[in-house]
Amino acid sequence: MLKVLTMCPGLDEMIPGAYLDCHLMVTNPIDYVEPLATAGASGFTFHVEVSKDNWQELIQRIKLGGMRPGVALKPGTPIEEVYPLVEDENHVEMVLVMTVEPGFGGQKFMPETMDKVQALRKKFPSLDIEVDGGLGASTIDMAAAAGANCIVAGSSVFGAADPQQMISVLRKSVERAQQSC
Ligand SMILES: O=C(CO)[C@@H](O)[C@H](O)COP(=O)(O)O
Repeated sequence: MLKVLTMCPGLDEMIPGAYLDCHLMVTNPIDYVEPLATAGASGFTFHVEVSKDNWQELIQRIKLGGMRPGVALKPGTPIEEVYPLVEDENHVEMVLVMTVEPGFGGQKFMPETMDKVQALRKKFPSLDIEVDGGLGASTIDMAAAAGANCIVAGSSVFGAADPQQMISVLRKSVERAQQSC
């Protein structure tokens, strides 16, 4: 059980122009919509597994808070569970396919999650599809080829001798994959 919560009001002013992509691995995401809007979050991503009964209200509140709604799913959750949230009139704007079990950085990328990215890309050609967990030089091509276009990378960037160069490797892989479709 994780119990780590940090809110930093005014973060958007401290890093002007940065897109603050907030992924909430919490049981009651609705409780954090207002605090994150106040803190200056740009995107608010909640988990489908805990939002089966209130995702429509959540999306509405996130948008009213001036943030971009996204939905995340764990490795064991079927991709079909997010389809209604992408197809709804008031829909999410990003799907985050977790490529490790949510919890901690430094875990091993799960290649079997790529089937979900592929299915999503085939069904929604212009959707933002994010992947998170174990992304680095040896795994990025798999994710990019499957159709991911937003990459969350922790260890590979922060552990690199040259973080900027690692970001460039990740970015170029996604650009190459996009050009070849
Ligand atoms: O926090 C999580 C998963 O909950 C991590 O997936 C990080 O978001 C990325 O870390 P690396 O896997 O890149 O070290």
